Amino acid sequence: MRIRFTKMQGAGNDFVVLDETQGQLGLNTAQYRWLADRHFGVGADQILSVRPSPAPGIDFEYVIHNADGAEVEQCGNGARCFARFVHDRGLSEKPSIRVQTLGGVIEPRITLDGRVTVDMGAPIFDLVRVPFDAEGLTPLDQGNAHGAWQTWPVSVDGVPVNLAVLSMGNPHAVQIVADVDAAPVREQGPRIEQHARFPRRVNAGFMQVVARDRVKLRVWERGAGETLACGTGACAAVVAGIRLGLLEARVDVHTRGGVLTIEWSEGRPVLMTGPATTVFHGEIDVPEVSDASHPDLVHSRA
Ligand SMILES: N[C@H](CCC[C@H](N)C(=O)O)C(=O)O
Repeated sequence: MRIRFTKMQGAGNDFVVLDETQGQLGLNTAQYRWLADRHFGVGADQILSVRPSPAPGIDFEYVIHNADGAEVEQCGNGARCFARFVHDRGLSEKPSIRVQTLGGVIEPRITLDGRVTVDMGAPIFDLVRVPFDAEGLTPLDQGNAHGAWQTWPVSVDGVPVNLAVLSMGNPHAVQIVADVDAAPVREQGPRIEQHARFPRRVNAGFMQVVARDRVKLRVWERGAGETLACGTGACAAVVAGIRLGLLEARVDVHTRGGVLTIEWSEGRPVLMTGPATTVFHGEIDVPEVSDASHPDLVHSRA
């Protein structure tokens, strides 16, 4: 099947964007995985589909598949690229659009300086909705001026790792590290991602607090591995840092792919601002692969 796509990136988190406003392509999990593969296909961290929405007050549906082919609830860097894609293709004249994902409704808008600000909705702290299984764990109370909050000493390969657990529509587990560059992201990240206490797996964040308005962050993403930036991961990390009394309400998050600005205070939605860039447009023949025909389509990450 020959398809047109647009390659985009937001702070180095990269995407294949598909315009499905005139009809769905009907791709299967293996074909999403093939498209995302950096050797067999185009190569991307996620595949984003732009679809019309029948719901009143909602402009588009935004469907997200990780590089491993699984559909997920939310993608922050992708939301900025979604807005840029919709604007540049003239799919909407509105300055800000309301977009439905599996994880909720978000509202991106293009700012005067060409970046994109997204209302990412409110963080979710209910552990059942993350989901996170805290059975048998004794939380660490982190009471401070912002009120009480708890982190969780989750055993990773027999070592307790102190995780802040929350959802931005998708699940996140954030830990504070002294030095992100020395953090065991590639060793410990997959262990946390696939930990039994996260029934739907989880994105594992490693945050170094540089100042009350500045952090460095690396994220081992669920279904994609370490990415150069993770938008929802930046949101989750800043919310956790504010709740732990370490950060103020507006924080610059320095990722390996660029800087995201996150704003949040209790009871409010999280606002994320950052870049969104079109890299190139292309066409590609997607093979008739399926999980049955190509179980070994290895998701090869560089
Ligand atoms: N890996 C994430 C989806 C993409 C999130 C990330 N690319 C972002 O910018 O938020 C998950 O499985 O929940």
